[in-house]
This record gives sequence, C-alpha cells and structure tokens, in this order.
Amino acid sequence: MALLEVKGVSVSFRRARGWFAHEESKVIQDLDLTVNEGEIVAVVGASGSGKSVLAQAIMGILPANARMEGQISYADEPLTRERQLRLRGDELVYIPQSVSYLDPLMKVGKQVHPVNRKSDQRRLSSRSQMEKAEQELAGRYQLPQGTSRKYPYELSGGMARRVLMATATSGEPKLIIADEPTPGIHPEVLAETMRQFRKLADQGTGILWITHDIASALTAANRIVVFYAGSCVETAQAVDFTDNGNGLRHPYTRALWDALPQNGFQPIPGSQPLADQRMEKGCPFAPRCQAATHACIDKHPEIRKVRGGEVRCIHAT
Ligand SMILES: Nc1ncnc2c1ncn2[C@@H]1O[C@H](COP(=O)(O)OP(=O)(O)OP(=O)(O)O)[C@@H](O)[C@H]1O
Ligand code: NI
Repeated sequence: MALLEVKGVSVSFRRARGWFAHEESKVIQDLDLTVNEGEIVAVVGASGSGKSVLAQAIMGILPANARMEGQISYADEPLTRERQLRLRGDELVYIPQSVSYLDPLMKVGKQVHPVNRKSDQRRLSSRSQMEKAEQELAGRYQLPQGTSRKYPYELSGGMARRVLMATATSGEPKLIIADEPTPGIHPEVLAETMRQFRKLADQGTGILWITHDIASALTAANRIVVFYAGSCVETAQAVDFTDNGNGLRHPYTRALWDALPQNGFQPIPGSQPLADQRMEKGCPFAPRCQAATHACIDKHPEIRKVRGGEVRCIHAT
C-alpha cells in the first residue's frame, strides 16, 4: 500500500525585489513520488535540486515565503496541516539535514525518548527513560557512556547526527523522512543506521531517504529517485545500477553512475541551473546532454513509464 503519495507538487519561493515588487522562483516543479509500506526510497541529486524543500513540504514546515501547489497524501488521505501536526514525531518522523533541530536546552536522552510519544512511554519514569536512551545511544549508535546526560552543544557534529538518528528510530514510526543522515558519520555507524532502516522497513515502515551518496543508498534502498533542477528525472530500481549502467533510463542518472569512483570517475562538464536561471520550457538537462536534439529544447518532457521505472526524457527507451 502507498504510505506517501506526492502528486504534481510544485514549490516556489517569493523574494522581495526592490521596494515594492517581488519575484517568485520555482524550486520544485510538478513532482510525483510514492513511498510504499516496507520500502526504502532514496532521493539523490545535486546540491540545490530541491531535496530538502520536498522533505519540508511533506512535514509541513516550509518557510513562510514558500507556496506549494499539488497534493500530498499519507495512508490514502490528504496530509492536511492538522494531520501533519498530529502525526509528526509519532507515526511521521523527520530527521532534518541540520543538527540545529535538536532542542539546545534539553538533555539528549530526553530527546531520544520523549515522554509524550506513546501512552505506555508516558508512564516511564524520567530515570528509566534516560537509562533506555543511554543504552540505545551507547549500544546501537556507539556514543560514549554518559551521552544521554549531555546537552546538544556538548556534542560534535557527528555525535549530534547519531542522536538525531536515535530519536527517529526509537519509537514506532510508520514513515521516516530522513534528510541526509550520513555526513560526519563513521562508516560503521552508517552501516548500523542502514541496518536499522532495513529492519524498520521489513516491519512495514516506509522510508524516504535523501542523500548525496548513491553508493550507500544502493546498499539499502529498493528504489532510487533522481532529482535534477527541481524535478524528478528518473525513478529506478536499485538493481538498475549495475555494470555499465545500461539498465538506467535518463542520461543524468547515467552520468551520476559514471561519476562514482568505482566506475572510473568520469564527471560531466557544466552544472545544474539555479532556480531563477531555469528555462521556461524544454528539458533542464538538455544543455549538458550529449543526446539532446531540437525537440528537447522545445518542450518540458512528461514523465513516462519505461522498463519498470519512470523517466522524464523523450529519448529514453
Ligand atoms: N527559505 C528559502 N528561501 C528561498 N529559497 C530557498 C529557501 N530554501 C531553499 N531555497 C532554494 O531552493 C532550492 C532547493 O534547495 P534545497 O535545500 O531543497 O536543495 P537540496 O537538494 O536539499 O540541496 P543539498 O543537497 O545541498 O542539501 C535552492 O535553490 C535553494 O536556494
Ligand atoms: Ni538538502
């Protein structure tokens, strides 16, 4: 069953221009994405492609100058503001990209096991709550003894990130939106995080996992969604990323694959257009694409189903 369904979502930011005028830049354009029960969906793409903005749209925490169009549903019903508020931190868990989301004034252990999360946990005494958090942080996330009694400012960036991971995986989440949970994390802890994610997914949790790191995404994800300039250019199965990438559908996905060290590190020239430099029409990848033709410059390509995946390229077969 689809846990999360994003349909035709666009997000624009308004910015003042001069004294009286303002301009809008569209950072996500007409995005479709699904996360099913028990599935890990990785979202990969260059910096600025709109990954974190998508996470904020799902969680209902877009900044005030943002405007969203389209539909987001959770468990087959629209994810309204009221439902976002009710489910957040309970069924719907967010691991933010920035560790500054930890409450600076609350001891780490209390944040890992918030007392108000579930009714049975409400009965946990403050002491057993801290003991449980301590076990989890020291055991599962290999943090030094005593971490649960520390405040966030006493932790390094990598330690804080592990605490954030622990806050997400300690309850019984149904949907986790994890934004780049890996930088600054020790490889062993990354592997443990992946095991935790896989275990939760095997119990039915859906996970949307935003990352720069395709190689680690492939160790645990079922599907990979590739973002370019605010739209999804391809949805592929993890198995499509093998050998010379012939199973992949979009030239940008192939370029990402070829740029990995194990595939010879062959980056493509050029860079992704910024939100306010994007062309009104045509494929945003066309200026960097060796296979581009006149038709690619004329029209924004529709998303199409190709070989068990999805692609936004008129030439894909
Ligand atoms: N509050 C905001 N106001 C205006 N523009 C914003 C705001 N937040 C994000 N943007 C713009 O939206 C675009 C997408 O940003 P986003 O943070 O989603 O990128 P990302 O894919 O998560 O990048 P990264 O991999 O670096 O985290 C960027 O061009 C960014 O400048
Ligand atoms: Ni981001």
